[in-house]
Amino acid sequence: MALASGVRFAARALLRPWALLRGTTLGRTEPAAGGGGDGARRFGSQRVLVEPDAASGVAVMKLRNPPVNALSLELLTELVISLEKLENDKTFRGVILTSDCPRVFCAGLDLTEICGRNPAHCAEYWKAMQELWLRTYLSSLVLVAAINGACPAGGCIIALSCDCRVLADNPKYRIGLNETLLGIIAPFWLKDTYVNTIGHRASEQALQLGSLFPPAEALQVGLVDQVVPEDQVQSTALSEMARWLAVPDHARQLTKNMMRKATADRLLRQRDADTQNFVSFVCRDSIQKSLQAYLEKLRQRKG
Ligand SMILES: CC/C=C\CC(=O)SCCNC(=O)CCNC(=O)[C@H](O)C(C)(C)COP(=O)(O)OP(=O)(O)OC[C@H]1O[C@@H](n2cnc3c(N)ncnc32)[C@H](O)[C@@H]1OP(=O)(O)O
Repeated sequence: MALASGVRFAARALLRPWALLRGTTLGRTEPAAGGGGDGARRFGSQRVLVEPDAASGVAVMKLRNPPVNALSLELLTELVISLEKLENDKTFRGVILTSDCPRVFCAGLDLTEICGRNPAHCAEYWKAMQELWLRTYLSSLVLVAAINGACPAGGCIIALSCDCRVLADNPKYRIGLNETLLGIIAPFWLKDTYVNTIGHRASEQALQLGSLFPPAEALQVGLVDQVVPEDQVQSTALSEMARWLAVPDHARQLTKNMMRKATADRLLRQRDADTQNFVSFVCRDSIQKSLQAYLEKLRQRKG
């Protein structure tokens, strides 16, 4: 698909991932615990563990950037590269995205990437965030989010860009876009993704209030598709995957593209402007102060 290859090219050019990943272990392949043949070998990088199952065509991709899977520039880059690797391998038709960190799926943007940083760094970081969203939102693979922990803001972006979301039934595992509570604003493409998922009125309310939904409410509003006991998240994600993979790939992929292309194109058309907006907004003194205060509050909450 021309769009997909354009995005791929942009990822390489913008992120220079190989340079960024120098010194990491991306591409390392090792046998999975108890594993045997190729179908059981896992690969990945320092922050993304990939457990491929060639027989089923499904890979489990685990975020492992402790303690909370904050989306550092490195994690964003490694996620994009791992996904690209699976997309380029015709063996794979689906990916289950989950967390390797206890109690947290993903804490969202790594606030240290945008606090006290210069505009050039913030721009590079935001482009990486855009890239991850474009790559996941338009992926030709079936993506199922197995949400086994808290899922605020950027974590919710990842979940929203999947085709299906399964959330563990734990009242501490809240999900939603809480940007306003940090004094920042969700970009239009994230707003669009929210609207596409839960509708306009629910998004209007949830975005302004910065709502983080506990599981039952997340299910009710349509933010997740299933809420199940914690120990059943993985098996339910696999059952969901089987349901999606029962559909012929070409028909499902063309339909996905038809449903999502306009939303993605809107960002592709104004990517630079979106980056400039983000950078000029977060670099304002007042926004830096409120981000610093939020980070400080998180740090003090401990213990
Ligand atoms: C612009 C639009 C796009 C996206 C916007 C965003 O994504 S902004 C980020 C929004 N994220 C949040 O508001 C989540 C903040 N974190 C939390 O609420 C909790 O950390 C969480 C995820 C519920 C986990 O709680 P837990 O009690 O398990 O961990 P704790 O709070 O003690 O955190 C451990 C250390 O991680 C640091 N940390 C947490 N979140 C972030 C983050 N987003 N960025 C950077 N660092 C983060 C936290 O400060 C602790 O650090 P430490 O030095 O160990 O004290």
